[in-house]
Amino acid sequence: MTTSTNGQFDRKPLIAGNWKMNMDHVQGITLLQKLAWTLEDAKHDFNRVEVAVFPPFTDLRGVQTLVAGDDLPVVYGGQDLSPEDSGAFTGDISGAFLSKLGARYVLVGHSERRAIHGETDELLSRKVAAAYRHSMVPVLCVGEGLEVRQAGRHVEHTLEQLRSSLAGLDAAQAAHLVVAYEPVWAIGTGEVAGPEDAQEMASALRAELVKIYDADTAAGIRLLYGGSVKAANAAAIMRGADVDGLLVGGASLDAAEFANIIRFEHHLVTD
Ligand SMILES: O=C(CO)COP(=O)(O)O
Repeated sequence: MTTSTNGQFDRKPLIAGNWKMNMDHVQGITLLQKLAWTLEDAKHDFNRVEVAVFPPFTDLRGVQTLVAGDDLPVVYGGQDLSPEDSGAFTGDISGAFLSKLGARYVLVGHSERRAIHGETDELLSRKVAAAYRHSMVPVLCVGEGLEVRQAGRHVEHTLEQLRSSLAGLDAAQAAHLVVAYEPVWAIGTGEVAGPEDAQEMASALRAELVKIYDADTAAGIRLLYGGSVKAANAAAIMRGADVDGLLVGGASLDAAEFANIIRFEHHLVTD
């Protein structure tokens, strides 16, 4: 992520916490309150670095109430959504419901959805469309597993996921898109793809977005990295010219650690 001489980023960085299936609605409120206090104490500039959380569905109403009641400058989203709007889809959550709860973002195609629930790129392209239909910004997750990485096919594999999941999306919609690169072998394992791996993929994704759309559209799309991000490695990863943010799992469950990741600009690189 390059900054120009006036200290501005090319794109506004987005630091997002994916709580996964952690934090019930009571714990979730406590965590978010602690995070807000910590950032407030540190005088975090939310206009400079955007902060988002992705709590479980059952937490969202409480999160909405807290954010609105305390006027917190934090945004939030769902961890998944149905490709359908309503009907006989037991257990699924409509984008309309998320949107009504004030969700700005929604994760689409997280590797755990792809691996555990067998979600395909074809399904994900319908979920991306559903997100836009309900005025939310999809955070489309892409990334390769260990075997693909070892075979040296990670770029090709990830770009194919990108192309397939964006099928049918026009440039006007894509202009607001967020794409998160999460190499599956680096998720929850402590294995971090190096800052140069994050930048390599971000740059390949941006070049592909230029091909699919155009240079202006691609220049506005934010590209995040996710996988074992901690306060100690956040600043180094964010140095990549095409890396515009971080999607954080485990470390987002600790308010102090997550606040330090959000404040990556103020922390010395230790790795
Ligand atoms: O999957 C992730 C975020 O969506 C990454 O999880 P970890 O940060 O726990 O590795």
